[in-house]
Amino acid sequence: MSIARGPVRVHAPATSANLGPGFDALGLALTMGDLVTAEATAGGVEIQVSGEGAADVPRDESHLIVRAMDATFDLLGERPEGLRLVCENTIPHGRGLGSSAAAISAGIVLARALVVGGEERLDARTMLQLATDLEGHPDNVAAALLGGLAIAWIDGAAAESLRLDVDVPVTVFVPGEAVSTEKARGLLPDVVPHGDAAFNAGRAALLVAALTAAPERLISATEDRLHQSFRAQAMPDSYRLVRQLRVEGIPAVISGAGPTVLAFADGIAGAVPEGWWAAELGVDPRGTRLL
Ligand SMILES: Nc1ncnc2c1ncn2[C@@H]1O[C@H](COP(=O)(O)OP(=O)(O)O)[C@@H](O)[C@H]1O
Ligand SMILES: N[C@@H](CCOP(=O)(O)O)C(=O)O
Repeated sequence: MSIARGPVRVHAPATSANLGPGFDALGLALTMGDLVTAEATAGGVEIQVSGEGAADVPRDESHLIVRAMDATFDLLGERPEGLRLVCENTIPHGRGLGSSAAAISAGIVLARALVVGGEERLDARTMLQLATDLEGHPDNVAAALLGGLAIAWIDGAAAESLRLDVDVPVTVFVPGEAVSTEKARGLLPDVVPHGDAAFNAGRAALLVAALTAAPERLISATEDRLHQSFRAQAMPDSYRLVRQLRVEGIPAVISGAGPTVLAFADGIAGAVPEGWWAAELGVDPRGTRLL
């Protein structure tokens, strides 16, 4: 085995996890994404970043894409002396649109492409495991890696996923302020009532049917009792917008750990609150891909 010099370049999509009732279990890849180019060098780590996060992300080995690449090189037993990365970011950070999942997926796919023979040795399942170990939950990374709608679960310690094709209009309403996923996860209770768990089990099953075959069920299918209300205190305006849209009959949820609001509808982006931005998106069917 050896290292290819590159450059290699990937597109990694934004994702929306949970989709209401599918906490840590459902993820949808979206038609917005980051471009990352990587090249093997003679030594050191050099990182250029433009767009989202450019003012904040580190430029050393602690950069999330470099961490994901390092973990992948470890697994493959081969690594370049040095690395040059060019990151063109459009996914906003800490908004619930899977920026960290995209960074991790991009890093894994780039590192696999730089190791000669890496593509034969690192299959989709191993990449999902690696990505889940880094992200901490499988829903966004499954969708980011494979595209489409991901149903993801943990079997023992093993991350698993099933990919489905869906075609549904999506509008995202993105607030100016970030809320980290770590903080939003810290607001969740350790234990929930049996009735609430049963409520979500039925809605999550219905949501898969609604997204694939019965869109008229989306309003019931996007109800949730496991995470959104607990997180409302950290994102009251987002929670209010979700309720307002739902009263109008529009299936709306908190995207991922928030604070972005996702609605399964188009033609509503004009209703954006002041200081927020909105975008009409579709579903990315391809996932993280080499260009
Ligand atoms: N493209 C990227 N490059 C480097 N670090 C990133 C990138 N995307 C995300 N991160 C890291 O992940 C953090 C955001 O992750 P998280 O709180 O899970 O929010 P999100 O919902 O956007 O995934 C950022 O603050 C940054 O530390
Ligand atoms: N299931 C996770 C999803 C987090 O998604 P992100 O896009 O906010 O990182 C959760 O709800 O914590």
